[in-house]
Order: sequence, then C-alpha cells, then structure tokens
Amino acid sequence: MHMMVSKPEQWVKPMAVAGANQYTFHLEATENPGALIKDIRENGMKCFVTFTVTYLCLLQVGLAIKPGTSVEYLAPWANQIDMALVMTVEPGFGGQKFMEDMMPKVHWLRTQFPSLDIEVDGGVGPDTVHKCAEAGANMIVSGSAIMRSEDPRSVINLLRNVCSEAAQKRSLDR
Ligand SMILES: O=C(CO)[C@@H](O)[C@H](O)COP(=O)(O)O
Repeated sequence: MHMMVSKPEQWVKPMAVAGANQYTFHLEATENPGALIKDIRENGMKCFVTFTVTYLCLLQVGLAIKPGTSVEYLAPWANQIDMALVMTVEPGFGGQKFMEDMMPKVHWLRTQFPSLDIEVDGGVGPDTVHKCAEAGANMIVSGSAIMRSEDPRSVINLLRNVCSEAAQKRSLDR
C-alpha cells in the first residue's frame, strides 16, 4: 500500500488488520521514521487467529520520497526498510509527466544499497521505463500507460521485461 497520507502512523494497524502485506509511507509525513518502521514491523508480526485458521501477517516496509526531497535524507533508514520509492511526479494524481531528473536519486540508491528494492512511481510507461531500469529501479508503478493502452497486457509485459533484463545485467556486471 502506498500511503499518500498526512498521518501514516494512524493507518498502520487498520491496514494490517485489513490484510495489507506492504506499507509504504512518505518520509515527509512523519517526525519519527524509525518509530514508524518499528510499529509497522510489530503490527505485521502479529498473528490473527480465527476459529479455524491462524493468519501470520508479515508487513513489508516501504519508504517514499517526493521529488523535492533529497535522497540522502532516506539513507539513514535504508537498512531498516524493504523498499525505497522514488516519486517521479508530485503525489496526488495519475497522468502527470515523468520527471527524468529524479533518476540520479535511483542511481545513487542502487549504488549505495545494491540489494534494496527500488520503486519508481509517476509517468512511467514504455517511453520512460528504460531510464528507470538503467538507473537501477526494479519495481515500477504505472497507471496511465497501462490503463490508456489498447493492449494493457503487452505494456505490463514490456515494463516487467525491461526491469528484469536490467537487473540481470547488473548482477552480471557485479
Ligand atoms: O501515485 C501517483 C501520484 O500520486 C501516480 O503516479 C500513480 O500511482 C501512477 O499513475 P501514472 O503516473 O502512471 O499515470
């Protein structure tokens, strides 16, 4: 879940109870990222027991930064999270133009944290996914490029293939 909310702390437990297995919050939206990461982990580790089945909910932690936030502010938390999300549009709505000048953030993260999942969100489609993958992104959020396509499945396959090929190339280059 990409939580584009002003108070991410208040939604951790409701989302865990609802069955979410991933919780991404914005660095800009909290005074204490470390405490929020801990809270997400603790909520995700709870077991929810029904009459017949025990559910073990594991919550993955994502940390997002808006275009105006320097990537260095995310670094102190990078070893405590499962995924970093680099926004390539201002959070709010789909269909915005891809901000290519966010790619140095992705490259810096990939260089500093080779095994971290790095997601890009905003204006990503067939014309921009190569820049994201070459910079080091291995997770893509795409809305308009897929929904506006006459063949959504082929767009999804393209996005997936471009990222997996770039990841394979990185692993060979190491
Ligand atoms: O998250 C946001 C903006 O808040 C959007 O970027 C969507 O998640 C993706 O939409 P497209 O940019 O791919 O249309």
